[in-house]
Amino acid sequence: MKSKMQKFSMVKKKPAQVKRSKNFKKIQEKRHKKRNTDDPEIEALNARLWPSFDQPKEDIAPADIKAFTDLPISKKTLEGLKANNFTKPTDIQRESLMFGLKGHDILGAAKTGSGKTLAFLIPILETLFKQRFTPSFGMAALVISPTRELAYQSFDVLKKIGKLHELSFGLVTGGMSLKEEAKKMNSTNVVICTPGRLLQHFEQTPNFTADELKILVLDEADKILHMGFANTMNAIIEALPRQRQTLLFSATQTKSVKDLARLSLKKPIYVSVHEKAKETTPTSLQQRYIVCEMQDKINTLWSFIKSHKQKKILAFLSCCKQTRYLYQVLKKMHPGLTILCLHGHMKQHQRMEVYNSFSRKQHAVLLATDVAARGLDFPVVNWVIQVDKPENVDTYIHRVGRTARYEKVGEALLLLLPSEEKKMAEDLVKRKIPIVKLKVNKNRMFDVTKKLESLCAADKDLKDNAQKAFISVMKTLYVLDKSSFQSVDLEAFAASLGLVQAPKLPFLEKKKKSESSTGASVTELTSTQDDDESSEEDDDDSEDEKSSDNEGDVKKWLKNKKTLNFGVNSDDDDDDNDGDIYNVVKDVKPGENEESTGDNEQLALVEETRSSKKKSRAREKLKLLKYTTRITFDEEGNVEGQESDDDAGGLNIDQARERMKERDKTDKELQRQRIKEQHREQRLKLKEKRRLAEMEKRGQSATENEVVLDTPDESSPSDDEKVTEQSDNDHSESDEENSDNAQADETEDDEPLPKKRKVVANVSDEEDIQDDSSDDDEDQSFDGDQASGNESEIGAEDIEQEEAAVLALLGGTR
Ligand SMILES: Nc1ncnc2c1ncn2[C@@H]1O[C@H](COP(=O)(O)OP(=O)(O)OP(=O)(O)O)[C@@H](O)[C@H]1O
Repeated sequence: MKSKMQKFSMVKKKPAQVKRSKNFKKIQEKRHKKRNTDDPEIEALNARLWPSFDQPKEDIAPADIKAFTDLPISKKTLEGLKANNFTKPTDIQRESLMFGLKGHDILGAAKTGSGKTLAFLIPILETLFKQRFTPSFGMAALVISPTRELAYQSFDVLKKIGKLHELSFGLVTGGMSLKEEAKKMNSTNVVICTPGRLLQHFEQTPNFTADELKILVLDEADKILHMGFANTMNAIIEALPRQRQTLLFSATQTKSVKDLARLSLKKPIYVSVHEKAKETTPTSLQQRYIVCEMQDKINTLWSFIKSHKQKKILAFLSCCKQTRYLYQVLKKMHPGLTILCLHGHMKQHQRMEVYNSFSRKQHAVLLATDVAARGLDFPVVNWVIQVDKPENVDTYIHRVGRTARYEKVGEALLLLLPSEEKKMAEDLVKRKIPIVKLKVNKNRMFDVTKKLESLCAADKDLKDNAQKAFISVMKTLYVLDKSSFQSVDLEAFAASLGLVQAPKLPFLEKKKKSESSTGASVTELTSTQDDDESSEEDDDDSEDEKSSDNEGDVKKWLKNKKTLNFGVNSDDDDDDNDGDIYNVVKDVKPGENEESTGDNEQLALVEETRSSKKKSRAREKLKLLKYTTRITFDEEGNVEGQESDDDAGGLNIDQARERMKERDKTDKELQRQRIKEQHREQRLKLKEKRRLAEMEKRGQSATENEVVLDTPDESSPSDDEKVTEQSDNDHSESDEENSDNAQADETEDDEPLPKKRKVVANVSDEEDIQDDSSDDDEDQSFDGDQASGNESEIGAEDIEQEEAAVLALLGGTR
């Protein structure tokens, strides 16, 4: 079954209709007159870019561009760059800037964290400066980003480096009311936006046109041109003038002719600085994977976090509900560092707060969906851990790219189910991604299952969220990889989430039902997006990925698949080397032979010193006393000691389990009653049908009796409802799942729903922002505990200031 979102995106969007006022032409003419004055600096810059026929001059070679000052860039931009410590260009900047400044269309590809943002922002500033744009001219450059956070980030950089120009910049992501934004749209020179919101302005903001547009930039171009954004982008492109410069940048650039045709690129120049590099990912990034059953993932994540308390960690999960649930429980278990979460069901202001908070923190864990996978430049992330496999290698590259950015080192850990290992490892090798397999030392793993069980037993909402997480994770897996789905031990996975038994999977029930009613398998679940941002439905491995297929490497890699005991540098300065939980098993660097670097050396990924354990035991006892009476956790306390294998957080687990079973029993009883009721209604309907048929046979009018009985559509539960009621959850479950679908669909990081927005926009300014979630408990995703976490580096004042700054930024123009 397709999500609402996808159904919507199937409908071809009309080109945006631009609203113009009567005196629009006059305004345009006035603007043009203003620009016809000479400026010696501009003339000199142009002369360096386009030497005259009588004084021919070679372009400056990229290798000779040692500093930004070697390029024909205006004083204002150079000063803006210098003020932000940008003096020497990076490779992609060196290779692409001359083309960008000359007005060429560019397809730019370079590794994550290599400085692509400046490679498109500098040409924007320069073009607008040289053409003497001022705010009254309106939009002259457009940067389209796939997520709000990324748009915000680029906007921030633009403001900093473009500070001295007399240009206006605007962030248009749905973060404020449409009306407020609309007031500023016509006096904004550079618009940085998400696709949905931009389309909405084209359709609804009077006089907002792209007639003056000189540059279009698609940041993360491959993402924007594909899947959920496709129709919105087509509508936007229709509204743009064909005479423009187009810049496309991504670490996984598209070369698809179809994409390029849509954009009407003119002789685009392909600038790929790392195409010939040995590795696709940054060389300063160490990548590892472990094979892990579904039911062991939470324990692994917890063990990892507990042994990396002095690190900044970004953990990727497959769906919002799982992210939310893990955030809620991990926070309650006090790992000893701040836990944050970021996903598409959060309200806009929460997302920005989390973004800023994680940017500022030195040590924290951010649990996130793929909304954080692309482009975000959080300072000094030490680890990226992918708890769930990414849907393809491109997503893998972007996720791990959140660490090891611009001259920094970083580490990445990928958790794979046994059924996922072979294909994923092969795919990574094909794409020149070096990764090392690690073996889990199970003796050193912490088991938090009982703790989770006790938390769920004590809090019905938490239990409900655990059930939703279970269903959501399984649905995602089902859509992405059916064989892995089948290999999951459902009961064990449910238990690992703290559930006494595995909830039913409504999507499977629906599928079975439709199969049995039609006699064939007609209902294919095509969406993983029950609750997430991404709406990608096809395997988006790009063409360059296919062409880089290297069977030789794969075979060599497979041959190397044997256990080794060689070392990799110990990752953590804060980790001791006794009692590791992971050992290196193999090195799968493509094309390289394994190389032993010493016996018995082990990788200290996760560890805990014995002394610290001893110290914490006394504290633990004290806490256990507390927990036996009430399930609350000491906000300030360091609870290092709690994670001993048999620790249940001080609760009487047997009692808790009994309570949970009792509750389940009541739930079931309710369900049974509902099902009974349904059956009764169905019998009645059947009877009525037969009666009507009988009457028709006898020549009586069927309509005579219609008023007596409700029509089936109105009175009986829909298929959806029936399935829900047979599930282990209460009746609201399915409704919520469905409404969650709708919420996911509404996020602007995804295919937007302008129709719906139109309505929302008219309602109220505030509602306009909060299009993401109706889950009130989502508000918890940024609560006091987060903002002033155990090691909070920012005070409340800082947060307030930051918030004010964010709001000011969202305000747009300056
Ligand atoms: N010339 C430069 N000198 C110093 N630092 C730079 C320079 N260019 C970019 N950086 C820094 O490098 C980091 C990465 O830059 P940026 O975010 O533009 O990378 P990216 O290539 O767009 O990454 P991704 O593919 O993940 O989006 C940023 O922190 C940025 O400030």
